[in-house]
Amino acid sequence: MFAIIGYLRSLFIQAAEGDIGSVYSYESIFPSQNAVFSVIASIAGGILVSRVIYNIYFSPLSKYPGSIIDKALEISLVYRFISGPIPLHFLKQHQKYGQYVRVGPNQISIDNIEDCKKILKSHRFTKTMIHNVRVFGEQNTFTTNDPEVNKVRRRLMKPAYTTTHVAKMENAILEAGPMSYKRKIDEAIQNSKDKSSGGVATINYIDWFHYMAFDVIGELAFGQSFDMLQRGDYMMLDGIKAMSVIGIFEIFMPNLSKLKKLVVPWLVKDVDRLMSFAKSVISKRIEQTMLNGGKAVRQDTLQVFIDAVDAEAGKGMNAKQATAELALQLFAGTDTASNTLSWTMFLLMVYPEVYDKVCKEIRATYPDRSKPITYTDGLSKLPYLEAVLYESMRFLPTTAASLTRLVPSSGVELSNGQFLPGGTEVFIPIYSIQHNEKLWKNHHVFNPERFMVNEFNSTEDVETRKKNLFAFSSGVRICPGRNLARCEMFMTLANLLRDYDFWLPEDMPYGPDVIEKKTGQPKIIPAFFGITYSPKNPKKNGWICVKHHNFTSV
Ligand code: HEM
Repeated sequence: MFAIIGYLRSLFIQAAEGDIGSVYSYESIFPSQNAVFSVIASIAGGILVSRVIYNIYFSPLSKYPGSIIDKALEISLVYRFISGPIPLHFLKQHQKYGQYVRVGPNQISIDNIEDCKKILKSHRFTKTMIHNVRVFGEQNTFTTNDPEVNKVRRRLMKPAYTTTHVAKMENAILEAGPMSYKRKIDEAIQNSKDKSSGGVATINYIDWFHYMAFDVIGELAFGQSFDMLQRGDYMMLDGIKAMSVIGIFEIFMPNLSKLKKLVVPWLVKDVDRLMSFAKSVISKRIEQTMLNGGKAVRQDTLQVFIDAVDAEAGKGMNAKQATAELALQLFAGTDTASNTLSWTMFLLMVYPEVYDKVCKEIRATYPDRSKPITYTDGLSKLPYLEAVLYESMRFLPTTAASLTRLVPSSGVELSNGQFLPGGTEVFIPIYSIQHNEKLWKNHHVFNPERFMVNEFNSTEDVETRKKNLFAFSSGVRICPGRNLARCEMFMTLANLLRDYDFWLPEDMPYGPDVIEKKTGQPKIIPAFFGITYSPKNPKKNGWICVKHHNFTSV
């Protein structure tokens, strides 16, 4: 119909332009180039308009509320992703439209704990968005949407993530993490021109947490610290940045990704360099193990991967797959932990009452600063520190993005009785869930007391709240590295907060008294949302003053 209208329109334009006498001429029977273009444009326009009308009024999802533009066009969702932090957009949408919001023609965002748990609990709801991303040359545990591949890989790597294994690695984490961070602070204080109060240094804590997280993963998964914290930088960052860009490219333009060598050759080169480094690390360790009579030279994550490669044919990973999994460790285990540490430190700076309370708890429990605080010993003795970490991961989850899943062909019934047909893409909006006022009273306030058992909260309340956090996801694809991340973050904060005093520099546009009008709460560094949700512009916003804590004053 639209094509016919387009053709008639082209004839009309010719006539209106004075060509009326030639209606039966050659040009009118074989339309000009202009007219052919007009016909094509009309067909395309027709298809688009009918699709928009279908999406808004006739789709099985049309009963779900949402903005008209999001319901109508897929491109709107892409625009939301690139135009600003999408977690905040989803929060606003849920506050306006309720628990179930149509955020795209085929996408429903669900801010309902029970439904989200039900969806994440089953492999029947496969991953979307990042499926087929082969940025590491192979699919890996994180990107695969094949439940069988995921189950096998998780089983093979499980020994690297258990509490027992993490406890064994505690000293290595401590040394590559907080102890190294402390050495770096001490050096900065020693070199500082400000000699007041025994020396004051101004450091970029965000960059340093970032480097430290790489060193920890280097120590565990690559058998050596990358020494990024001490060096201040490392070429490996280029590889990781290149992986992020290519990853996004592969998500949104999977068909064009084959052309990446032509379009972004320098990024492909950076990724290749990182992959050959990972490959060489694996072959070196295999060689060392063989020289050691087949016995493990070191019980770390890398060794678990090597053993998985050695597993019986058909059950283990081949070297290419193990390399991809190793590279994934860098990707999944660095930015996530370092951003969480950065947000936590920042929050402590703008909520001084929380900072004082947590420092008091740590210093009173561990007054001997010559002994490092470990996770195995500290976890049960420092409940407020644990609560601070939980609340920070609720308030500013670095994985604020929505997890996405595909509804299986049988569809799913939601807890409100409504039905989602098979093929619908479901969004689990972590940030919105963790800022849902019905679940988290005064959600806009950073308040670790939510996770403390006291006269207001029973043990059961606190346990339920912990289970209602989605920062590490939930269900069958819950983050397997969570024990490791918790151990690293806990030990870092415990040791730094005990041994030093921190405060924001005076010229920083943030502080306990810099209040956001809308919330009445301290202003937060704007977030940058790439793969993770991180404090924007660390080169400008990442500064903090530090000095040795004077223990005689406590
Ligand atoms: C604070 C730190 C961390 C946070 C907040 C975090 C969060 C998450 C989340 C939300 C997922 C699910 C993603 C999805 O379903 O799309 C995930 C998956 C994953 N994480 Fe973490 N993570 C952290 C640290 C780590 C560490 C240290 C490692 C390992 C060294 C790790 C390894 C993984 C892997 C392999 C997956 C894929 C699991 C699967 O799909 O089956 N993570 N993480």
